[in-house]
Amino acid sequence: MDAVIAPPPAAVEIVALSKRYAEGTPAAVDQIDLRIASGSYCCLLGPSGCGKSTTLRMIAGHESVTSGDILLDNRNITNLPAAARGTAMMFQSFALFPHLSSLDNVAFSLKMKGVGKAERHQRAADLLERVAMGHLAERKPGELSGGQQQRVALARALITEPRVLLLDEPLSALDPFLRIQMRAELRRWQKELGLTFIHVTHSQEEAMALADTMVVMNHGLIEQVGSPHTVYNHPASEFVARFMGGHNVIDLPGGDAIAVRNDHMHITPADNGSGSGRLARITDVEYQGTYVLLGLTLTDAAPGRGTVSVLLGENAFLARPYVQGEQVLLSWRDADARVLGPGVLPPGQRAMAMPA
Ligand SMILES: Nc1ncnc2c1ncn2[C@@H]1O[C@H](COP(=O)(O)OP(=O)(O)OP(=O)(O)O)[C@@H](O)[C@H]1O
Repeated sequence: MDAVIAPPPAAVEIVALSKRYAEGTPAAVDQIDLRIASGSYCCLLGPSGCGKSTTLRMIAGHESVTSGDILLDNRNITNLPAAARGTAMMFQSFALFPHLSSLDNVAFSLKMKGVGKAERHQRAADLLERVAMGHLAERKPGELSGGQQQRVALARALITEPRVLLLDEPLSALDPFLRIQMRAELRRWQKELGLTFIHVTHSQEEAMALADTMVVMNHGLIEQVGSPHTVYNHPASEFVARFMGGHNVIDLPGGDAIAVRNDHMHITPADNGSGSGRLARITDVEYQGTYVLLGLTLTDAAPGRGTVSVLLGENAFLARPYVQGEQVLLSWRDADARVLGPGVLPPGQRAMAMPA
């Protein structure tokens, strides 16, 4: 392994990085700061248009930077050409050349660098072996499954001996079953190779399964950075709580909003005259196998703010089946309620929001 991947992983630092595609349009990435630890798996996550791919492309050198800096182990790479950065990119559709064999696809960038045929084929064959594709080295991409194409794409990215591997939605071209399988492989490869991976995805589930560090983006800004456990259990803002899913956002009488996981909600029938809690009416009952998901509307919530859900274990539901239209009381432990912050402000508004 060490014979194939020699360079140590690198830390990536992003300082006040911005991208504005055209004058007068909102910034696609707006003065973001981020430090990604060397050898870690980082997922950039967020809804469509939040700026995650733009950020990745700027790190790769495929997109110019409007302002700010990108550092790889303290070396400023902001204005270096892509090939001189120590990064390599693996694309969504793998971008393999259809007319070339797997071996030639992997060896391609060495050919461009003028490396002789015997050496480049040897190095490409070693890497294909590494990703368990040695026996299919002569096949063209069209003769390979999606998962096999992904392994060839990985080998092709690794042949330049990058210190940071950049992955742009690498699993989105795969069917759901294969996606979960290849997700586990990506994680294993990252650990084995010991490289820094920066992976863009719009899937919370994918990011939680893969990341050491999740970076949740919204409108060109970073809303929250943390481990999957931290981000899921301590969402910083309403945006993060809603985007991560599995949470209810509930307005409290004092004006605060809290997030409570839907499996941490307590539900009791409203008609037995004893319990306490917020009155709600059941709108949906969805059987999911291990769980039953109840959809509800809080009776006293402001318009558009009353939708909540409760995830009940199958046994708990069978012990007391709830039905659509039923009135219930909802409650939660204080320890399970996370007070939500206002979310991150655009840089231009931050100074104005500072207390005098
Ligand atoms: N080449 C471009 N020219 C002009 N605007 C662009 C260009 N590429 C992206 N944008 C805009 O920049 C913003 C961020 O786009 P970006 O592709 O980085 O988002 P994303 O989070 O990766 O979205 P997706 O998941 O849909 O790929 C969007 O508003 C998008 O329309």
